[in-house]
Amino acid sequence: MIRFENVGLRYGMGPEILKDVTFQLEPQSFQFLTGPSGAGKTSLIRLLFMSLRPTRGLIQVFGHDLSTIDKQKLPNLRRRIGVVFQDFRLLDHLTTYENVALPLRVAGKDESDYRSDVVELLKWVGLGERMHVMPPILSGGEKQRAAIARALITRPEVLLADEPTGNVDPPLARRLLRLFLELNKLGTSVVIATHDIALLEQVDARRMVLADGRLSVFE
Ligand SMILES: Nc1ncnc2c1ncn2[C@@H]1O[C@H](COP(=O)(O)OP(=O)(O)OP(=O)(O)O)[C@@H](O)[C@H]1O
Repeated sequence: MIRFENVGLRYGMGPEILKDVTFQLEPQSFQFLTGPSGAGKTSLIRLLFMSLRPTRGLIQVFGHDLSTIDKQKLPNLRRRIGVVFQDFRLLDHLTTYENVALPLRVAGKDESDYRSDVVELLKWVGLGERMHVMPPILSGGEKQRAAIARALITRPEVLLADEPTGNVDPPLARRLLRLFLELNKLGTSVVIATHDIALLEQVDARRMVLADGRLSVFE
């Protein structure tokens, strides 16, 4: 569903931080993206989400070649990909419920059609009791789960999560991992960028390892 071929990336005139990155994301697959700090995990997530353009190489997303695609089609492709950013990006003036519902509101959906879905998802991530609270009052782990719920509300085909257990204690990290595995069983392809070794050791999943700008894939 997503294909990278010899992708290279540099910021401005800086060094090339991703070199000849080649891989495919298969439907319903589960993989970790790992590598040392600064290796380029976040940059690769941004390329996958199409919020960054490569300096060279081919990227195909759902069959569309990004170098030739009509820019107006990008929002529709992005809607098929859910992303959880490292810094959550929740809106502080909206409640947890409103934050999670936002992608649907923006897409012009009627609240009466989605209210129960949002409530159900918030319960699924363990935020049923916190849905009317504003993000500044949420704990780090609660914010994380709100961001995950917001990424999932549109039922994306791919979920990208950048260090999703970076702000939580080990029991909650395991719970979030179970949530991602459950989501994967329901059919979503999942990419988790992390350098949390404990997390990696819990699942025998595909590993995409970045080092010195190059990607190695271990099935
Ligand atoms: N907007 C930017 N402009 C210039 N350089 C950048 C930019 N974003 C990232 N970089 C550089 O690209 C390299 C890779 O950064 P990136 O954040 O992708 O790595 P990472 O593996 O996600 O790191 P971490 O695990 O610490 O989050 C780093 O050297 C970083 O300084």
